Amino acid sequence: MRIALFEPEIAGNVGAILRLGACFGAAVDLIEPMGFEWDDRRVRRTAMDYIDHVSITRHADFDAFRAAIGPRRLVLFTTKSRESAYDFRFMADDVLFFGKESAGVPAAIADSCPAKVRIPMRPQVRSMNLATSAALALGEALRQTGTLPS
Ligand SMILES: C[S@@+](CC[C@H](N)C(=O)[O-])C[C@H]1O[C@@H](n2cnc3c(N)ncnc32)[C@H](O)[C@@H]1O
Repeated sequence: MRIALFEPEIAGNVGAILRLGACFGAAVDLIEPMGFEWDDRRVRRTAMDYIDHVSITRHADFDAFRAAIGPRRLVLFTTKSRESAYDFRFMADDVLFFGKESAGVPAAIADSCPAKVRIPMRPQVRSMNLATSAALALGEALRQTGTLPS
């Protein structure tokens, strides 16, 4: 299982997701440009030494990322989907794909994703924090595919 972040803007979110990837054995793809310098100390402050235990790939843009992941299925997490992530059937080599904090992903990129799912929330709120949604998504995808660490 991989986690991919489209043009993340907040260093602390990326650090938290790198730590998540380290804890669960999920590789992390970062699609540039990002809203901060890669050596921003806020990344390491949240990822800490877990950063040494996660596979990280940085991609120049979405097209480079798409070419690099090959035939793996891209599952976009978006509040705009009607399909619940809890009803969706994940596969062990899926790429769990998340949008940027301010705007998600552009419509053309969303349209190119073969699967789009949402994490159900109360109707009076807009969205979850990026790292929080990645944690819930990864936990469910690993649970379904029987690939949670023991
Ligand atoms: C802060 S949200 C972005 C909100 C942005 N205004 C939008 O319209 O997409 C950052 C990312 O977290 C993920 N996310 C947050 N809440 C989610 C939910 N309830 N279901 C699915 N994805 C969610 C999505 O990938 C989203 O692009």
